[in-house]
Amino acid sequence: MDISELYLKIQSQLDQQLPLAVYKKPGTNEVNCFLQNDDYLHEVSSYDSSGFVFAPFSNSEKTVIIPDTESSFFTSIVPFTAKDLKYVSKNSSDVFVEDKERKAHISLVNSGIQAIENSTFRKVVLSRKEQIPFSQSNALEVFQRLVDLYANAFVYFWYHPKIGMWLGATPETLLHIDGDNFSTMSLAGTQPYKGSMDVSWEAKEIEEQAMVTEFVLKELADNVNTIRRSESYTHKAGTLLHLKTDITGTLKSNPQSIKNIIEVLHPTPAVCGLPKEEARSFILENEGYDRKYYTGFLGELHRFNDGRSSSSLFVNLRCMEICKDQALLYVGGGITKDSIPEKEWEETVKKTETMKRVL
Ligand SMILES: C=C(O[C@@H]1C=C(C(=O)O)C=C[C@H]1O)C(=O)O
Repeated sequence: MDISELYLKIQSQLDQQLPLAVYKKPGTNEVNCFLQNDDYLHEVSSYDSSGFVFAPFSNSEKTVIIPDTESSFFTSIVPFTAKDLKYVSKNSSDVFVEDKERKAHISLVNSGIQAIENSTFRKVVLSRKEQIPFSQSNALEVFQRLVDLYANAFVYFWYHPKIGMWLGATPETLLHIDGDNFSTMSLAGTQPYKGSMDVSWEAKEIEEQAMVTEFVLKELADNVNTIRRSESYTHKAGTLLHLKTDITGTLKSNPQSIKNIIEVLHPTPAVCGLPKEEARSFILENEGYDRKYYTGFLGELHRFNDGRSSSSLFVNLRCMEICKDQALLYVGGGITKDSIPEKEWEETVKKTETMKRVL
């Protein structure tokens, strides 16, 4: 199907207020979409169906699926634009953000550092949300701009009339499964891209990323036959750089394993902390707002008749919730004993740029 025809179908789905998930996987130029036939809210618990899953950070919200049996699936090719985002020398101080938000985030980071010093946990990912005036009717255009700008990201537009509207361009894979083969990644540590990939990383970033790798390797051990990890390397995500390690292997053959693996991995210390439960409690008690689907996960789930699965799930980062007349941008960063609160604030401001560029 022609891409303009696909966008017309999506617009008509939106006009009828029916659920949809439109997405482009990293490094491809294929836009896929599920358009649900009615507005029923399908929840997932066992991951034994097929469709597009949208899951929250914590169980305060519902895990929703647009089932393939209840929807039409379309795909189309967009021309490769190969736009490489140039370094824009914009100081974060140029971006207007309320001083109140800055103070609140710095105070949150300070309490995170304090809890680490008291040995409550080793790492916690602390976040905030920022409001930008925006008209919901422009959401599909924003998706098209995200597709144009972020070739290496998982770019998506998700809508359910009973839940809301979300858009994002995430650099982070939660889990790919194809039969017995799986892959995931450990992604953490952030610095602005200034035109070169040849950068050095400080001990704080090396340590916080190593914690994620260590967690993934340890937690997956019981579910895998083999597991391998790459060296960590610098990965570009829009105007930011992260440290990344690829983790691949084979799963033990067990039809239930996708559920086990999701439960083991989500939320990883890349978006929650280490140890997981202590960090999660701190986040829920201290962040002072509901993350909803930010730092949850989303993507395709295919379950075959023989119980085997193939799925591509991504962590919901660099995302925003679209309300009637505003966009809510969600951003955070990993806190360790070496964090400097002012720098952590700046990092969240830089992360908002991924979205601000397309609004
Ligand atoms: C939490 C976010 O990103 C995560 C945290 C990172 C960090 O602490 O450096 C880097 C990449 C992501 O794993 C976010 O983008 O909101």
